[in-house]
Amino acid sequence: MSDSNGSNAPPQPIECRAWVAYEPKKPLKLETVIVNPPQKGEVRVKICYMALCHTDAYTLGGLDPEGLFPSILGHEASGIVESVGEGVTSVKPGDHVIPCYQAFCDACKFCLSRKTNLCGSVRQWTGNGVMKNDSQSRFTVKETGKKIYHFMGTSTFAEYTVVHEVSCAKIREDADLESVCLLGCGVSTGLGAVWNTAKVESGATAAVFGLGTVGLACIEGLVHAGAKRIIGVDIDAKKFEAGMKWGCTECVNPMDHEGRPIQEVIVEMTDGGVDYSFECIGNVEVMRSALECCHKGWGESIIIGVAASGQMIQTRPFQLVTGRVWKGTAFGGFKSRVDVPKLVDRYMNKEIKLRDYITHQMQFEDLNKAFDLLHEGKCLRAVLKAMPEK
Ligand SMILES: NC(=O)c1ccc[n+]([C@@H]2O[C@H](COP(=O)([O-])OP(=O)(O)OC[C@H]3O[C@@H](n4cnc5c(N)ncnc54)[C@H](O)[C@@H]3O)[C@@H](O)[C@H]2O)c1
Ligand SMILES: N[C@@H](CCC(=O)N[C@@H](CSCO)C(=O)NCC(=O)O)C(=O)O
Ligand SMILES: [Zn+2]
Ligand SMILES: [Zn+2]
Repeated sequence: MSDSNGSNAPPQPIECRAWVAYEPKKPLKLETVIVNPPQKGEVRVKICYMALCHTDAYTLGGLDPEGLFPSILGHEASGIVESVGEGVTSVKPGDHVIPCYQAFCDACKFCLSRKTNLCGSVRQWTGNGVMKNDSQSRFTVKETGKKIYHFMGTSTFAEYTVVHEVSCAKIREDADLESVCLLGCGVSTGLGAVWNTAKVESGATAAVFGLGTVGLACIEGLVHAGAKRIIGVDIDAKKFEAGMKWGCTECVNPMDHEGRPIQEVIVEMTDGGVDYSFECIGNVEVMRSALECCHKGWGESIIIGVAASGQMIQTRPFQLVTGRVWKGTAFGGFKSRVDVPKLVDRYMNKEIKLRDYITHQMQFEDLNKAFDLLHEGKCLRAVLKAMPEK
């Protein structure tokens, strides 16, 4: 056990600020919390930058069957290791890291399979808002002594958080932490949906439903893959400018077609349908459209959006019988601790963009304003500065 001062004395509880979600649909409350030291297999991270993903808003909106309250939300961030618990070997105090909600242990049957990036090592505990070692939270509100649940194994809306070592990707220190925080979720997910899940080939046609950060990252991935036609779909025409800038060949608004299902419109535009489609919204009706706009015989539709509790997808089985494929992706199929550092390298080599997704730079205190911007459809990614790097 050691901390960022190089001391071998055991890490002590830290008092810091964190945003607590006490109830669904209510603004977060800024609290002073006690963050307990990392235990065996855990890492305490100083959060330097944090961004909001639509999934944070979804859980705060009470739509997540796994949503627990009170909790500290947030899963897209970057930071510096403050201290580590017993047995931690892959990171040390001072290392730059990206917390990863999708863990990678390199030992469970999922991690050993080339077919998936899901990891089974800590998922049961992260889903219950606690740490694996003692099934407890490391967060307590100073004033009330109330225990606060973790969220997605990351809880990055805090100045300090505790994550499992398997959820902590070490990255190079010359990468700017403000940009690379986006690799903790949205941008990686869109790129990986195209590269890993769909494995889009050069010359393919595609439709991307939802032109937020995840949809735009799909478009970026499609451009890299050499897709020849990329149709952006959004009900907010203001999103088309970004869609075209990122590489769409055209954009369509489902509201502009006199009630005709958008899948019919796309099938007509593309002589039978697209080779690949991506649903980046979380709307089960749109998931159906995204499947049904795919070409008979080979079209594949990838579900990325997270739908509300109780929602179900439907289509005629005939759509699948006739060769369309429905898939989903979590974190774009990337094996987090292995692949996130490589994505950082690709950003540093200017192969992928990150800064263009940052529409708002804000302060830690502005989190509720950032949620408002997200709900109003006014931002791609708002990135908030949490703690200074030095
Ligand atoms: N599977 C994963 O690993 C993963 C990772 C990150 C995000 N997500 C999910 O992906 C989705 C997108 O995330 P985001 O951060 O880009 O969200 P976002 O809110 O920024 O973007 C959503 C876009 O969809 C558009 N839209 C809404 N309803 C529509 C409709 N009926 N038809 C067409 N367009 C519509 C909105 O105008 C907006 O541009 C969310 O559901 C999020 O929870 C999943
Ligand atoms: N908890 C929800 C599902 C939420 C969900 O699907 N999360 C995505 C990541 S969204 C990131 O913005 C995911 O990767 N899920 C896989 C996993 O959580 O292991 C529910 O219970 O329906
Ligand atoms: Zn996310
Ligand atoms: Zn694993």
